[in-house]
Amino acid sequence: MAVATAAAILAALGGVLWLAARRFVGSNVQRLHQGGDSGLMRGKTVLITGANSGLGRATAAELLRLGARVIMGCRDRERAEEAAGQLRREVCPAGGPDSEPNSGGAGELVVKELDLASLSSVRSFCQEMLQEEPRLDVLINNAGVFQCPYMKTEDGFEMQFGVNHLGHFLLTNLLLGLLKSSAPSRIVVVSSKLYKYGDINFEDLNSEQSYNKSFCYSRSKLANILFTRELARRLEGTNVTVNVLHPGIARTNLGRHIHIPLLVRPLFNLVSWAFFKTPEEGAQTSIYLASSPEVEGVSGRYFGDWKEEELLPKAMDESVARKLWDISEVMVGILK
Ligand SMILES: NC(=O)C1=CN([C@@H]2O[C@H](COP(=O)(O)OP(=O)(O)OC[C@H]3O[C@@H](n4cnc5c(N)ncnc54)[C@H](OP(=O)(O)O)[C@@H]3O)[C@@H](O)[C@H]2O)C=CC1
Ligand SMILES: CC1=C(/C=C/C(C)=C/C=C/C(C)=C/C=O)C(C)(C)CCC1
Repeated sequence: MAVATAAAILAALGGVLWLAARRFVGSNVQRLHQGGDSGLMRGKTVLITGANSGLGRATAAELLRLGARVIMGCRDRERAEEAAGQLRREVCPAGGPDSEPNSGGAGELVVKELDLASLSSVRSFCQEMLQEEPRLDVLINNAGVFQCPYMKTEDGFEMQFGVNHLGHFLLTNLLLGLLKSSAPSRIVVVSSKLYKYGDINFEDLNSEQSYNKSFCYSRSKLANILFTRELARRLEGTNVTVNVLHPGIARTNLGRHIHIPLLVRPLFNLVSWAFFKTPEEGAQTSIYLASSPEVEGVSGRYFGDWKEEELLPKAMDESVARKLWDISEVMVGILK
């Protein structure tokens, strides 16, 4: 009995050590900017949606470090101010909690309220942006909802399609003038490899006939890609580029709607800790597309781990992309 218990303890310890080794030694994702590029983004204004958590927060930290003025577009001011305070302390540890992190060459952080599940919030946010910001060099459409139960946005859209696609669609359209007048400028769209399991079923975009949370997430991420490709076509010759990426699987708050029984939660935590990317690793392709001189002038492409990747034909279908654009214009009320 004692031997069996000892063997079980040893096996468990061995497993934990193996996972830890894999986490610390096995990570093959390097950081794009290893400290030599500070100031690369100085003078540039970057807007990141959903910057208080996960990949958005990690993207904000790095672009702040590189000298950018980072606007955090977040739905909850309290959560956003808390994240901003932490970021200021992380990026400029010498400064006090209320100081701006500019002493070490870092940029500045600004919090603005933006709820992508409300078209009126998107409109007021953009009005404030146009009044207060003389330029916008990079827009990062990062915020997202993953596999939530059936819910509707303030305007009656299915939540995942409404936030991940339509909210960002309106936001981008209302900020296009500012992006054009700040050119060369960039738009970065955070999608997911899971787009592969989605389809744009134009007959039921609000999933009123049937709702499958995985399918709806995938559809919203396919919409992100079709939107990027159609926008790239419309922006030809303007010096405003738009590219889309998948970050890989990263350990963030995205899985908040996945129900895991309390007893097995530690196991899931361990597995995600061992095998998922950290938010910093997951953010590297967003940072790359937002800041690297390598992608200057590149538009309409799909990236993962800093490299261009191929898309399935359904994500390159120009007629579906145009139809989605036209319907989205009607849904958000910007049809001229
Ligand atoms: N993590 C991963 O493995 C993967 C992530 N992605 C994509 O990466 C992006 C970032 O997600 P990630 O960092 O992982 O997840 P998090 O849940 O950590 O971050 C999502 C962010 O989006 C914000 N958000 C959600 N709803 C709204 C809304 N209505 N208005 C404004 N902001 C909103 C959240 O705000 P709040 O904190 O207030 O809820 C949060 O700041 C998403 O687009 C996601 O689809 C793609 C593939 C894999
Ligand atoms: C991190 C984490 C979880 C898992 C999250 C997952 C699995 C997210 C997957 C996101 C994907 C694949 C998005 C693609 O676009 C749990 C198990 C909920 C709880 C423990 C912490």
